[in-house]
Amino acid sequence: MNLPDIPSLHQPALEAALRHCIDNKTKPLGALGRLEALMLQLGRVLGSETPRLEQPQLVVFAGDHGLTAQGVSAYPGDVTWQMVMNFLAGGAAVSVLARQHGLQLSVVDAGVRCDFEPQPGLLLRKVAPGTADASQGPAMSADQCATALEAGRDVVRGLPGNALLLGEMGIGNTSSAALLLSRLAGLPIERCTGRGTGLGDAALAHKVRVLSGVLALHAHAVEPLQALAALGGFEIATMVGAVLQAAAERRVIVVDGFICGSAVLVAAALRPAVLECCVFAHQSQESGHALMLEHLGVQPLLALDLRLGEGSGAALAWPLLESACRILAEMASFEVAGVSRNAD
Ligand SMILES: Cc1cc2ncn([C@H]3O[C@H](COP(=O)(O)O)[C@@H](O)[C@H]3O)c2cc1C
Ligand SMILES: O=C(O)c1cccnc1
Repeated sequence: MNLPDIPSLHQPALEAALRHCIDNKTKPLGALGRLEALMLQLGRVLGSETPRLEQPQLVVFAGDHGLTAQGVSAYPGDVTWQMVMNFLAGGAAVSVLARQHGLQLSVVDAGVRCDFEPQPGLLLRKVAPGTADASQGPAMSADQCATALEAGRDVVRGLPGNALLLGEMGIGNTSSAALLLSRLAGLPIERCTGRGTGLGDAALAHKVRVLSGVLALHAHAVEPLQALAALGGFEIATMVGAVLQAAAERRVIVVDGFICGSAVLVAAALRPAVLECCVFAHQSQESGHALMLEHLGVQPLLALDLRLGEGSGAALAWPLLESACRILAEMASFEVAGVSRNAD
C-alpha cells in the first residue's frame, strides 16, 4: 500500500521564536491558556511565526454500513443518502455552520447506497454501495480498503487551502468507530460502545453483543489496515487516506467527534506524526470518545455534549483557530505597546 512519509514537525528555532513571540504579548505570562498551545501548534504545522489559515475545507465523508442489518442504530440506513442531499441543499447543521464560518463544504460519497447525480459540492468516490455486514465477514476487502485510502488522498490533493476540517455521515458508523477503538487501543468493547443516534438501554446492550461477536469473528485483524478492512467503513477508510495526505502536506486537520477520531486513530497507528497536525475540536457525548482522546493523549478544545457528527463540532471550534492566528499576528508586544513587564 502506498502510504506517504510524514516527518515530525520538530523545528527548535521556530518553536523558540513562537514561544518568545507569545510570551512577549501584552498579557501575563501564559494567560491565554490552551489558546497558547494552539498558537504554537498552528505555527509549527504551517511553519510560520504568523500562521495564516487559508481557504478552509470542511469535507463530509459519507458511507453506508452493512452492519446496520443487525439493528445497531436507532435510524434506518436511508438516512445516510437523505442527509447527503440535505448537506448539498444547505439544510443540515453542518451546512449552516459552514456558511456561518466561511468554510467550503464538500461531501465525498465514499460508499453510500444511492446513485447520486453529479452535482456541485459532491465528490463521487464510491468504493461500493455500502460495506458488507461485518458480523458475517470483513466489511470490505483489502483491495477496497486500499482504494478508499487512495481516494481520500486524492480528494485532499485536489483541495485548495491549508486547513482540512473532517466530518462524516453514515448510519451505523459509531459501531465501526467503537470496534476500531476497542481493537487498536485494546479496550473492552462495552466501554467503547455508545448510544450513537440515541439507542435506549436494551438496544445499547444488543449493540454491545453484536459488536462483541464482530470482534470475535475478526480476532486476527490486529494490524491497523486489517482492522480497518474488517470493521469498516468506507467513509472512515477514505478519511484515513485524507488524514495521511493532509498531514504529509502539512495542512491543519480539525478533527470532529468519535467517528472522525477513529479515522485519526487508524492513521496515527500507521504514521504517528499525523497527530502533530491534528486539532481535536471537541469531546462528544458518545461514551467511547473520552477514552479515544485519552488513548491518543490529546485534549479537545470544546465540550458541548454534542452527539451529532457531520463535522459540526469541527465547524464550531473553527473560530478558536482563527483567533489563535489573529492573536499571533495582531496582538502587540510589551515593547511596541509600551506596557511594563512583571517585576522580576
Ligand atoms: C438525521 C440524522 C442526522 C445525522 N447527522 C449525523 N448523524 C450521525 O449519526 C450517525 C451515527 O450514529 P449511529 O451509529 O447510531 O447510526 C452518523 O451518520 C453520524 O454522522 C446523524 C444521524 C441522524 C439520524
Ligand atoms: O461523536 C460523534 O462523532 C458522533 C456521536 C454520535 C452520533 N454521531 C456522531
